[in-house]
Formats: sequence, C-alpha cells, structure tokens
Amino acid sequence: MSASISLRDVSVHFSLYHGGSRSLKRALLSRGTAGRIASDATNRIYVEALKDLSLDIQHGDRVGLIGTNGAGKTTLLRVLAGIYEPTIGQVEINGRVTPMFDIGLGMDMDQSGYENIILRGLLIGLSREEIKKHVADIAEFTELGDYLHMPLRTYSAGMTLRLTFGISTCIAPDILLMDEWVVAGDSKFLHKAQLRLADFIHRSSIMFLASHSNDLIRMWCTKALWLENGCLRAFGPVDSVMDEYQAICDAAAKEADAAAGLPEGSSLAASVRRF
Ligand SMILES: Nc1ncnc2c1ncn2[C@@H]1O[C@H](COP(=O)(O)OP(=O)(O)OP(=O)(O)O)[C@@H](O)[C@H]1O
Repeated sequence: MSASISLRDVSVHFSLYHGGSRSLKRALLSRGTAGRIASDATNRIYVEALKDLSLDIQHGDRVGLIGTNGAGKTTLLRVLAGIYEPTIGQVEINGRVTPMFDIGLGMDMDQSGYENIILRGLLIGLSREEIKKHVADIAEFTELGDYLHMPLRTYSAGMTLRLTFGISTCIAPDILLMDEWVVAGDSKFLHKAQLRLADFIHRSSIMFLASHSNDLIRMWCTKALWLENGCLRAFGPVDSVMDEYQAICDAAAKEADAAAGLPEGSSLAASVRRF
C-alpha cells in the first residue's frame, strides 16, 4: 500500500476564554497576535493555530515544516499524529503514523524500561507480538543493560532518550513525524543514533520534519511547507521554498539590525535567521 495524506480546509482552534472578563478579551483582541486571536458569536475567544489548510502529500515526500515561533508546525504534527482533532475540515491518512516529537508520550515513569518498550510500542501502532520480536534489538541499541529492569524515573534524560529513540526506530515507518531534536544533536549517542535514523528515514514512505534550521531542512527534505500564522504560505520543492524563506529571514534580520543600530551580519541578525 502506498502512503498518502490529504488535508482539506483544516483549522485548529484552541479556546482561551468564554464570556467572562471583558477587559481581558478586549486586550487580547486588540493585540490581535497577527490576526490569530478571534472570538465567535457565543463570546468564545480562541487562537487559530491552523487555518484553512489543504494539502496532498504523496509516497516518497520528505517534507520540511518551516515558519517562525507559533506558526503552527507542532500543531500540524499533532493533527497528523491524531493527538488533535481538527476543529474544522477533514484529514485522511493512509499508512501507519510514527510520531517522534513528544519524547515522553506513551511512557510511564513508574514502569521499567522493558514495560515501557511495550507501552510505547503499542502507542506507535505495534501489536504485543510484534513488540516482542523487537525487544532484544531495542535493548542492544540502548546499551542500558540492567537499567531496563528499573523504573523510568531512575533514568537520566539521556537514558530516556536512548530508550524512546530505540523503540521508535525499530520498525519501518509508513509516515514519520519528527521534530528537530531528533536529528540535531551531536553527542556520542546521537552520532550512533544518526546512523540508525538515516536508515529509518530511508525506509519511511513519508516524512515530516519541523525545524528552525534551514540546513537541516535542506539536508533531510525534498519539499518544504512554510506556515505563517497558521496559514499555508508556500509548499513545493525544498530549494525554491527555502530560497524564498531565507530571503525573507535575511530581510527581517537586516531590518532588525538597522533598527537596533547594529552592523549587518551581527548576532541579532543571526538569531532572526535561526527563528
Ligand atoms: N494548547 C494550546 N492552547 C492554546 N494555544 C495554543 C496551544 N498550543 C498551541 N497554541 C497556539 O497555537 C499557535 C501555534 O503553536 P505551535 O506550537 O503549533 O507553533 P510552532 O510553529 O510549533 O512554534 P515553535 O516553533 O515555537 O515551536 C501559537 O499561537 C500557540 O500559542
């Protein structure tokens, strides 16, 4: 079966307040957050995290999600993972979705590493029989040894990462959803993880990677999807979308430098480029 994703007029709203404080409501609406905060006929105030998004993603697409802070990247990943239901619109997904962005999702701090392998395995759509076949491989990859018998609350953050990563990458994914932390690290473990990840991504049919790093997007993706204030600003071949995006980021950086009286190419410019 070939994997595919179709989104039709998808919007996601997060309710903020209902009725109540008029002054707070007025303050929020007047700020507007670039038009993101709205209210409906029943006085409900909400954020439009995604707005009228329509998309068709085909087998083989490796999609980089770009946009400034709050653009809607994580919300879109969560919609694709089935964590959020769209408030409006339809999502159709063919293929098994493997989310790799909420590291703690599906993990129980009071259960052992081995028990968590089963819990998270079930979360990523495996049956108990399938999970059992992968336990030895996951245990070997994590190098956690006897710690796998200990409760997760006794693990360091790095040990938890090894476990989560080992479990999530044990199967060939149809649709892989990632945040940049998965590919951006440079510790000894992450170097080892990158080899496994490269193979994992290669075996996936569709991949989404949300990142603020233009280099990572160009390295891993074939297409880029640019979100702006929850709306689709551009979607197409990675180089053409990234060139346009980078030009906008560079212009914003220049403007910020000029406003701050800094020379071009300063650290302020660099930080605007990153975000
Ligand atoms: N649970 C929530 N409740 C209320 N508002 C939310 C919630 N989650 C996200 N938002 C709002 O939705 C918008 C999109 O957020 P989202 O986290 O998807 O952005 P993002 O592009 O992933 O940002 P970043 O790059 O900073 O991680 C933001 O305005 C954010 O404040």
